[in-house]
Amino acid sequence: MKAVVSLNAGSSSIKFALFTLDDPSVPLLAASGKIEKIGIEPSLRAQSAAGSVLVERTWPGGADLTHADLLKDLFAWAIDHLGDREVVAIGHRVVHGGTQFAAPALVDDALLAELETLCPLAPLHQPHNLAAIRAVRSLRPHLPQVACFDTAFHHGKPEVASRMALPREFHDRGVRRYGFHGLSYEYIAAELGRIAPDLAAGRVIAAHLGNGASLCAMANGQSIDTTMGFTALDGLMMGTRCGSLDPGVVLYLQSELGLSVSEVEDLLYRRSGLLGVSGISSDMRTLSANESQAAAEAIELFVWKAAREFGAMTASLQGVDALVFTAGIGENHAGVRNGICKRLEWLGVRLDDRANEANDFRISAPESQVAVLVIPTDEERMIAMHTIAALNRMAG
Ligand SMILES: Nc1ncnc2c1ncn2[C@@H]1O[C@H](COP(=O)(O)OP(=O)(O)O)[C@@H](O)[C@H]1O
Ligand SMILES: CC(=O)OP(=O)(O)O
Ligand SMILES: [Mg+2]
Repeated sequence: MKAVVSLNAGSSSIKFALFTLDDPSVPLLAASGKIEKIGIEPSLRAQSAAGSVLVERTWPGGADLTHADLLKDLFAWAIDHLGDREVVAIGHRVVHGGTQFAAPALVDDALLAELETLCPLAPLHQPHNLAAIRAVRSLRPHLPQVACFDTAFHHGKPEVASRMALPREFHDRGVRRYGFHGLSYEYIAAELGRIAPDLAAGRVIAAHLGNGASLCAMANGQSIDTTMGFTALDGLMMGTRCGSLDPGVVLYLQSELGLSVSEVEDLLYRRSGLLGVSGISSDMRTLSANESQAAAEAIELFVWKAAREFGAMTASLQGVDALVFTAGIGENHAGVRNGICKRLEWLGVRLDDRANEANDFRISAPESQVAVLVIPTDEERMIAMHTIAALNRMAG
């Protein structure tokens, strides 16, 4: 039976899914899983579509294992468990597509070389995305691979939301606001269109709150504005990333405190955010279970900055009809959703506490002037759909 595999190498996780193609217009999930807590203590869990556990393992003391190391172990396991399924293509989430890629693209040498040049713009992601592509190429050189870009969904946003207040020449050289988490937002826009078409046709702010976090202002399912910019550092506070920051801080760190460029990169991408402010962990679950003042302050700042950016996205949309929470924190953390929504009561947002605690689909109270929803994202399905479409285009 023909199948496609989706690989989604995030900053702290590798998510994967196998879809069978009896009916290629509706890929059927056969199995999925993830390696999470990469860089802390990696663990793997995969399950069949029916929910039975296929594998569960940890790498004790494996904080130093890279995405590439873990992929090697994952492939070794997967090859033994494919059964009669023939993988006809692999789709990858590739975080940065730059100015050039507004749609998924078939991987070849030229594409890989082009994407390599974007690694400095997404150091937590792009090298891992490309490592996954290369790892597959070395195992199966002729297997079609499709790169699906996080930036693509935002390509059509208005010019004013893409421009930075720098001299024009920099914009022309690609220094512009791209936006990320596009596969997630594309999925959310499609799901919302299916479940609540009236809301999808209106003004929606989707909040992808995972290890990386951003908001997307959507009008009629199209990206109008988003909190991430040139890189996935901008906007919200994240697991280890600072989010929006006075650029003067970067100058001061270098000129007065003597940090090198790579030390600044390490500080802003890997040592800031929830981890930096708490001094404890980048993981929201761990922080929520910790009773220290520092953990509480880190969560308070996460909520404060998120609510502030919701205000900005509301202005970009000139009002808002619905908020959608998604990704690890957005789908599961009632306390964070409550904290953000409390700070948005001036917009007429009111939560139904019981529905919020239960992670229900609609968590707003009946009197709320803004619908508040929780929709689990599925970047892997979006990758599979794009991959199948690319195969169909190839077949002509
Ligand atoms: N059940 C849960 N309750 C609270 N937070 C959770 C839960 N599950 C995951 N998270 C948080 O979600 C974040 C990871 O989100 P995820 O979308 O998986 O990240 P990424 O794909 O960017 O690696 C972590 O901070 C984790 O603690
Ligand atoms: C773009 C980005 O931040 O992705 P992730 O949330 O997977 O880290
Ligand atoms: Mg993610």
